[in-house]
Amino acid sequence: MTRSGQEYLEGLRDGREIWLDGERVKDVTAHPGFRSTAASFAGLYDLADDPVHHPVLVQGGVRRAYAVPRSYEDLVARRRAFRTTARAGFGFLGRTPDYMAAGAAGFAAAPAVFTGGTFDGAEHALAFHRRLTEGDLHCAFTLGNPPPGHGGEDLTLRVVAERDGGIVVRGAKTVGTGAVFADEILVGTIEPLPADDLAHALTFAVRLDTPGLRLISRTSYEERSRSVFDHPLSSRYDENDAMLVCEDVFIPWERVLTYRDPATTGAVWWQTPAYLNFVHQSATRFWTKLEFLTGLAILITRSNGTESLPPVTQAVGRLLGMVAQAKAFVLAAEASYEEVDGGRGGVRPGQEISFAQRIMAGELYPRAVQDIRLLAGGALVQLPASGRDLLHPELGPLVRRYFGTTGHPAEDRVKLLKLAWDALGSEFAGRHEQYERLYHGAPHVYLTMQTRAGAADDCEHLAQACLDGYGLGTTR
Ligand SMILES: Cc1cc2nc3c(=O)[nH]c(=O)nc-3n(C[C@H](O)[C@H](O)[C@H](O)COP(=O)(O)OP(=O)(O)OC[C@H]3O[C@@H](n4cnc5c(N)ncnc54)[C@H](O)[C@@H]3O)c2cc1C
Repeated sequence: MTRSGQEYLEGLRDGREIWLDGERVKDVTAHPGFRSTAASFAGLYDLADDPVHHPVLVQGGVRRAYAVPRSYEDLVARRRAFRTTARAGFGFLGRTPDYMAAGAAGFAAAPAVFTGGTFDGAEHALAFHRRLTEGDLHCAFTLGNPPPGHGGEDLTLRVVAERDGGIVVRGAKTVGTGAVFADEILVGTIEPLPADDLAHALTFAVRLDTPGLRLISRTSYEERSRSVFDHPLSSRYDENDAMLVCEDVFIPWERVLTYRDPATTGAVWWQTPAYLNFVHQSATRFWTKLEFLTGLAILITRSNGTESLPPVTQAVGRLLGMVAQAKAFVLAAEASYEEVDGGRGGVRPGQEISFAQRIMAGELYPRAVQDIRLLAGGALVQLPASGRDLLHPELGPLVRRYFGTTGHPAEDRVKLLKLAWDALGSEFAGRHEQYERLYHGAPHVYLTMQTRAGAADDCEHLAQACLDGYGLGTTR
């Protein structure tokens, strides 16, 4: 069963403890810092009832993103579902429900990975996937750790006690993108842990209304936005990032997926297809976002009257080349699919290409933003303070006269440039650049990983073959 947007919103009204700007938020669906974005997430749920999107998003009564792909065709079908969702937020909603849906499907494809030496979480991992699928739930995740606190205090979430029926955890995890809009959070650790670090080595899924669990939200760009006209993206697609703080939170055993086992806690990301499934969703969204930004660039150059200048057409050509690169990574990861667990766990997108996508996207995004800002020029900032200027009886006619260009009335042009500034230059835009560069992990981590996932041996052998083909005495 898929949920409606209304059912999803009702689920968020569960008494969860969210803090924003010195205030405890009573209801994320009504608070000015969150309500429009909550409505955007609800809109994603409603897409499943749209007769055009239903066959793309839903299969056998459940959302396709939760399904374990069994073939190349399944991967393609899942990507089409990801695309539909990504387009609804123009690529600016990164943590849509399909993200963790695909991750959970990765767990379900290889549950044996959860069977560690001291704890067997295989059934719990399968139950987690079942619960998300059957409830059509939205699950965020926090895998990062805060730096040590004052005097080196360990602030990272850890187990502090075992009780009848479960464990008690205390500490913080970062960065909970979309967590305030989720039904559950999956808490784990993706970076390698020392073999003797048992307290931090755990993975569990927790409901947002669990006593003692708090989310401390960053600034809400939605709340700061003036109107949809002035801030069309940040007013509606501010997915939020929050720190998860748990003060003696009880987690029942059935929600614990790994426990006091550093090797298994890391393995669930790398030895199941969970992480590669994440990349499949995010690479599809990235491609969509670049399409959107490139579309903006084309419209801006037309509105500025620069579209036929050779350097401008070449710059647009470079952007279109970036879109094609982003698309190529998705298609190539699908085409290089690999079997999971000898085919028993279906298939996953190819690892080498998926890992490389993280390098490409992190480097391409800031370049694309910079190129489009240059194309837009000063027009991007030389804008009336708000749409109210256009509506003012005295000022409106002046603004309409001085801010329009041939074929581009002031209202259309201001609207376009305000959208562009929100996407490329606002605080919301700055957060997006940080997101695209880091949400996959820090460069020193994924670049090192590529040395193992990449074709290092093939590259080396080819160079060596050339060297082996001649010597001091070789004449041709
Ligand atoms: C907008 C945004 C949203 C995010 N959403 C999520 C989310 O929903 N869930 C989640 O789990 N995580 C999320 N992340 C976290 C993300 O995965 C981490 O930011 C990333 O893994 C880097 O970890 P860190 O922030 O702890 O950086 P740090 O480890 O503190 O590193 C910061 C920088 O220091 C340098 N550095 C640190 N250590 C080394 C080293 N050993 N060698 C070389 N250089 C080093 C690098 O320049 C690195 O970029 C998000 C991040 C951002 C920015």
